[in-house]
Amino acid sequence: MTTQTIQPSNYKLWLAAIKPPMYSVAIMPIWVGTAVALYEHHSLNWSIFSTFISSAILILAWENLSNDVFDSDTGIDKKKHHSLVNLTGNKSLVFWAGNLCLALGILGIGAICWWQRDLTVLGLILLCCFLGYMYQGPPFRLGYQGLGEFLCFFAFGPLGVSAAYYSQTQSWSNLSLLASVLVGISTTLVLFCSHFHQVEDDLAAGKRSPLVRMGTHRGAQLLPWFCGSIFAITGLLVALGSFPVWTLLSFAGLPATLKLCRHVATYHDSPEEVSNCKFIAIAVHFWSGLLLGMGFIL
Ligand SMILES: C/C(=C\COP(=O)(O)OP(=O)(O)O)CCC[C@H](C)CCC[C@H](C)CCCC(C)C
Ligand SMILES: O=C(O)C1=CC(=O)c2ccccc2C1=O
Repeated sequence: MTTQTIQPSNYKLWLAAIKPPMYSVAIMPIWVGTAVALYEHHSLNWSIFSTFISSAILILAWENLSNDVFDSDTGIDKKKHHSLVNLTGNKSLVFWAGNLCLALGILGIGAICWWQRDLTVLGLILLCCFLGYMYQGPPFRLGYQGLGEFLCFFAFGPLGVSAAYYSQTQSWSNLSLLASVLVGISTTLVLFCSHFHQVEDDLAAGKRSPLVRMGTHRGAQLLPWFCGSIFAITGLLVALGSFPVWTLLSFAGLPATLKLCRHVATYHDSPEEVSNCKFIAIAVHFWSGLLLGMGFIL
């Protein structure tokens, strides 16, 4: 009798490689930064907003394509069937497709700077890209040292949100900085959760992600505090009168948060079962971010 291993279909592998839901993490800093700008300045430049969103998506595509390229160099993705390098068997194609996305993304940011006659937004976004490169590219590979979560917080939080705010107003705002902390935390939550099912492979490849360092049990115990901080900070800023009361709408992310914490508490050490926790974390990020932004507009 022959044993058959069930392989996911090619379509499913491609979908897992492209990870469409992940792109909401690129949209959210732009959405929240723009929403705060609209709240404070009562005007919105749609061309800048839509160009910024498209550029952010292209830049995140570069980050993910080059992640598969750099990870194929270290061997960490050997067993990852949905790596684009493994799927296409053509590392150089993936590398250049990534660079094309980056070039187009930066071109969009360049257009915003041209309209504004001001290079500030380009400077901030190039800094985000550099953090993204340091996460995975040689000689830095800081993600392998467990520093990815810090880079992620600053790129998607203070830097990304401030760039979006500045693109609308050509000024800075303490309120947007406060809101950026929430976007930074919820995006970092996604990255943290994406490593639960990878601990064994990461350890074998010498990647010391925070979960490799602390273990999945402690990681699962930390999660409610991590998630709770998003809602505690929002509630505190509303109570202090810094945020409008409508931003409490972001508490609609609580059901997804409870689901995430319960799921991880139960399955933290079963890679197969816990592997989808990254997508539950994306739901937490999506609802809390979308409704936080709405709270500034309503
Ligand atoms: C590529 C990232 C995570 C994947 O990590 P890992 O290698 O563990 O995953 P796989 O298992 O799928 O191989 C995310 C890294 C995020 C990075 C620290 C910061 C990126 C910054 C962006 C390039 C900037 C985006 C700008 C913003 C305004 C949209
Ligand atoms: O593939 C992943 O796991 C991630 C990709 C990605 O672009 C990203 C961006 C921001 C936070 C987390 C993540 C991922 O986890």
